[in-house]
Amino acid sequence: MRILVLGAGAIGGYFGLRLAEAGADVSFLVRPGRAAQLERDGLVVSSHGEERRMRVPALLAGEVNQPFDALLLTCKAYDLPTAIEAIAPAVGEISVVLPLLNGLAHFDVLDARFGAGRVLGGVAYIATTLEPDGTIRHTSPMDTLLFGDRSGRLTPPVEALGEVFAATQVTARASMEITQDLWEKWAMLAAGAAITCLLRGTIGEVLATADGAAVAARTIAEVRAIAAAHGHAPRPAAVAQADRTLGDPQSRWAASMMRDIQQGAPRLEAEHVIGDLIRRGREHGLAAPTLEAAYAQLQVYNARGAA
Ligand SMILES: NC(=O)C1=CN([C@@H]2O[C@H](COP(=O)(O)OP(=O)(O)OC[C@H]3O[C@@H](n4cnc5c(N)ncnc54)[C@H](OP(=O)(O)O)[C@@H]3O)[C@@H](O)[C@H]2O)C=CC1
Ligand SMILES: CC(C)(CO)C(=O)C(=O)O
Repeated sequence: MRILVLGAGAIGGYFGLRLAEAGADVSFLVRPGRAAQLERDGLVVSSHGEERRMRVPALLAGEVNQPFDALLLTCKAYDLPTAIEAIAPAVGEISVVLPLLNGLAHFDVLDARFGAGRVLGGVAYIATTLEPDGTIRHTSPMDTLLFGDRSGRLTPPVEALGEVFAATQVTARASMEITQDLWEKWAMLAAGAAITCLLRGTIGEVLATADGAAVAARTIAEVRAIAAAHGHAPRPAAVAQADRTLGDPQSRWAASMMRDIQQGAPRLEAEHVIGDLIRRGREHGLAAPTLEAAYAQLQVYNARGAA
């Protein structure tokens, strides 16, 4: 199976390197700055004290002239339009596109461009950061990847991807309920991002304040009500997992969007992760005042970055 990873950033570089070290046929589609870093230093992942460095094939947009079997889409949501144009020449009759972005808004755009049958669902439970020097730092204990056909069927491309990932050290699993998985991840992430970005701290720091626990509880309730209204209330295991992550007073965790703020990222996925959820709530007449406050604050951040 020939795999093309769009972006050699935090998650694309991490999962792509794991594929490459397992002997998979994997290439990266990158922009000139990242291409120069890869040419100079190779692809570098630092995971729990262990550094892995590999030379990997890297292409620039315009250099793709044949289809790949699977396209892993790992850009940030705000880069989706250029990323879609870049991968388009690599999408052929039998190709599948596996987006690993948080949220769900990208499916409308991808389905319209490539056809819904070609676009798989993908969920990554991992914490990785692309450092300015090009190193990808993996900081979470987990590196879980779920993928599946959104029809709920176990299709040949999904089986093939399962075989490729089975040879890696990634905790990867084909899912027959990928849309539910996507909603559960989004619900957890959106609540965590709204709480930690709005209150500018880790979960532990938030819960140590006078009203932090109450704000967190309201945020979680708003998110879960929206997911439920769309027929995707988180299942008990997902609720328990999210409650552990978002309710631990000792936690030093913050959502990756908060890590982006701390790194001074020029843009955040505010619209994709929070704004889209608020809009889906409104479709069902649900108010989400805490999410709105977080979203407004993130829009101010984005506007300053753009200025
Ligand atoms: N980081 C994490 O721990 C997790 C992230 N996610 C989600 O995964 C997605 C990706 O996040 P993350 O990996 O952190 O982001 P990064 O910014 O680290 O990586 C994205 C990469 O995509 C590249 N890219 C963007 N547009 C193009 C393009 N047109 N052509 C080629 N390359 C392109 C960027 O290139 P360049 O370097 O040139 O800008 C960048 O290296 C987001 O939706 C995020 O929410 C999900 C789970 C965990
Ligand atoms: C998996 C999780 C919640 C890890 O931090 C994430 O996706 C994020 O923060 O963006």
